[in-house]
Amino acid sequence: MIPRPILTADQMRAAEAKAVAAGTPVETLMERAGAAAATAIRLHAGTMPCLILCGPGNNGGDGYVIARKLQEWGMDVRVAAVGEPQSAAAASAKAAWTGAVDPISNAKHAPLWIDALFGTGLRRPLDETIVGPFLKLASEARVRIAIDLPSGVATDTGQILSTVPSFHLTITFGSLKPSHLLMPAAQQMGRLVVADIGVEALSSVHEIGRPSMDSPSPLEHKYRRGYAAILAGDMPGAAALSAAAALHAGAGYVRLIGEAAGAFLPNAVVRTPGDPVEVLADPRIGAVAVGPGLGRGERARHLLDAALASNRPLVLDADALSILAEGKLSRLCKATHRSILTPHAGEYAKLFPDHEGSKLDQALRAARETGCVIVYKGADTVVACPDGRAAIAHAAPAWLASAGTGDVLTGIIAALRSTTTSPFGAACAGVWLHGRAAELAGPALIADDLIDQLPAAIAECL
Ligand SMILES: NC(=O)C1=CN([C@@H]2O[C@H](COP(=O)(O)OP(=O)(O)OC[C@H]3O[C@@H](n4cnc5c(N)ncnc54)[C@H](O)[C@@H]3O)[C@@H](O)[C@H]2O)[C@@H](O)CC1
Ligand SMILES: [K+]
Repeated sequence: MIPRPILTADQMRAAEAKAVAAGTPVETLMERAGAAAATAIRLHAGTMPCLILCGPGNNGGDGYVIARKLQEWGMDVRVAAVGEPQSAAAASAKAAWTGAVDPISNAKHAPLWIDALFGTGLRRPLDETIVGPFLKLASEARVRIAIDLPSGVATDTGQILSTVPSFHLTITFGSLKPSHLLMPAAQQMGRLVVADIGVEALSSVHEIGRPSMDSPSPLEHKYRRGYAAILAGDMPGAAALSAAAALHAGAGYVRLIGEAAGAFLPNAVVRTPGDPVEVLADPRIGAVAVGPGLGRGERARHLLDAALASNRPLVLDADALSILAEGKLSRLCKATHRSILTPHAGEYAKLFPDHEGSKLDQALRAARETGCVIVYKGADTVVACPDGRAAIAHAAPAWLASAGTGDVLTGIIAALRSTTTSPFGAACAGVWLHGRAAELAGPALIADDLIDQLPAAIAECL
């Protein structure tokens, strides 16, 4: 699957301007957007009576086109508006709508409710006079569909500027926008449809889609299939989860270095008690994971130092991040291989206390500053690379918020990193496999269940 691009409001406007400069008038783009949305609405919701709320900008213009299309198809359509059209394209879309237009304060509810008030041009929270009827009409509808974005959502940051109801479907144009995937806005979107309107959407930011993976060739041997070393510290159960996950994520050889909780460890994991320095000198090691259950004492620091000195590709998580946050982050910039850092929000705040802005902007900044691939975890995990590429995951099941699931992700990414020269690709693929394993594991999952589901998740990628 080719991951779809994500464009900010400004980037989308620039792409639209380019299409217009190349000879496609805005009116044509709006006509395409409205027609595509009308088709998606009918496919999703059928032909029930509908109310379309139209705003003053081109999002409202799309709404008038949708109204005309649905009416042409015989549907019972009503339109209510906030203000008069402010652009020529929206004005001509309104002029082509032959039905009545009520003020929003007078609008009568309908079972199908379509929000074409504001899209990428929203500048501030909706006025109180609009929010009241907007939410009331939403609550009275059976199906709620947003055009481009739910009104009240900031396009680029995932912020909700004023109260937004939850939608069943969001139909966007040309490309995804950051808020379709960034929380908290993302959870209001419902299903996402991206309609092609003939605007070329190019971006260095993409959604995280299903990766394409290869079965091992008959000529491979276990070391070439990926040799991942996991360092175990004070809480060996966490490192054991990483090690088992690395094996089930396809590594050919996994060595757990340090004392480990044997009871829950697959026999296939090679256990090496004692000091890691000598073992890590093995040039066959493709990736070293350190952090899960590491602790923060003297031994933990020694293990982390050994990992940093090993000059192997690193995956750094949990306690390793907390130790690095004590002013040691610059050590990573000197590493031969690009390291992967996997902080959750708490660890991120310790590592980068002065970062502000959207999660996407922050992760990109962290990647630039450290020279590392950043996996900024959460319901809306963002992966960012120092070269400016980034990717955002679709919301993973909230059941993932439980002990040990991060340790599993670290092991998966270490396994994938051990066979590739692309830490960014390994991180994105790892995040996808982790989320998919959670879906397959179902409600009330525990971290160990994810490991059991990894082979099935991988099977979908072959
Ligand atoms: N990007 C593209 O290629 C295309 C975009 N189209 C549509 O155009 C939309 C963007 O159009 P616009 O830039 O006109 O933006 P919007 O339609 O989102 O709204 C902008 C208008 O709303 C006003 N406004 C902003 N925030 C407000 C608030 N809180 N309360 C009251 N008024 C407010 C602004 O002053 C402006 O008049 C997209 O979301 C999409 O739906 C489509 O028409 C087709 C092509
Ligand atoms: K909208």
